[in-house]
Amino acid sequence: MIEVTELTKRFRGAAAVDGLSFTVRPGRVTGFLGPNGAGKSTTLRLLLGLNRPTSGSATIEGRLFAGRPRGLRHVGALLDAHDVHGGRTARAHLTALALSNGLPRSRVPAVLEEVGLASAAGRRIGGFSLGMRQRLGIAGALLGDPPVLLFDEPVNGLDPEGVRWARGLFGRLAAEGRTVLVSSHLMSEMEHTAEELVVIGRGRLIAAEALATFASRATRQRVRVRSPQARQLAGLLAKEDGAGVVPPPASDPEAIEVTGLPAARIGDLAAHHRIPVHELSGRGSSLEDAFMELVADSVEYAAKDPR
Ligand SMILES: Nc1ncnc2c1ncn2[C@@H]1O[C@H](COP(=O)(O)OP(=O)(O)OP(=O)(O)O)[C@@H](O)[C@H]1O
Repeated sequence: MIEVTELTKRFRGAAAVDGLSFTVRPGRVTGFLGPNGAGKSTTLRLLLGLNRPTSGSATIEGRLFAGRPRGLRHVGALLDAHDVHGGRTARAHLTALALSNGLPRSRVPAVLEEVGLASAAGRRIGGFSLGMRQRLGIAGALLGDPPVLLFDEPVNGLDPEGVRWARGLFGRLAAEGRTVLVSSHLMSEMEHTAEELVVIGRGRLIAAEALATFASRATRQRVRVRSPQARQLAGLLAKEDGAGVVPPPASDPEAIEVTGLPAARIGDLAAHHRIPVHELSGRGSSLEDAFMELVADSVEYAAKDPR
């Protein structure tokens, strides 16, 4: 279990993490989401004791992680896939990590196999693609068979097959009862990976809930209706409980957009009043749209609308 409590980190006065509190439980993959610069990497570094908090605390299994001997047995982390010695082979890199953490050498071929790098074990890391480096970073995180795993943007650079593999791996690690926290700035990466979400923006907590709860709260079903009697139908629909109706615009006098009513109810009402309907189509707003809406105020470098 990971517990972050009133965590704040300032760099030269500017808060990268600002009074952040959340809990990550074992057994489910938790997505750690936020736009660029939201403070995800800083939070992970604070959890690992690589930075000291200005105030508040970040604990893993109830303890501060910093200074734990044989750390890889407790927590596995992939922070930056480039943070490796390019002149070493994958095998030498992992062997050095294993030995410095008191782990048996036999873990090295096991994790190389697990991440699909067995055939590249003897190659120098300097020649690895970003995707291969990510796999190597994941191998390093798995080396100590730890109960807690932290991955910072792990699918960056992986091809579609690699992304699918990584999703399967994270799910399996969580199903084994581990605590798995995976950061990303894209909801589309998380919606097939995570069951729980922690969303931050400008260092502050925006949401912490199950992905399913977020999805049902944040995505609204809209129904598009076309009818030669659109104005009349819009008037009828607007009287329905909970309905939101956008009447036909001048540019398209037959089109109505409805929220809060299922397509079947709209069709039944139109039939009852003998109003012909030429189109009735439901469309959900995507989770990515909902996420963008949620973090809109905390996006640091958003492109401005042209004026
Ligand atoms: N060592 C540092 N010194 C000064 N400022 C820093 C340092 N590390 C991070 N920051 C600042 O803290 C803020 C949060 O950065 P952080 O890398 O944690 O965000 P992030 O959510 O991981 O973003 P990204 O998705 O772009 O990696 C940014 O404004 C960043 O410039």
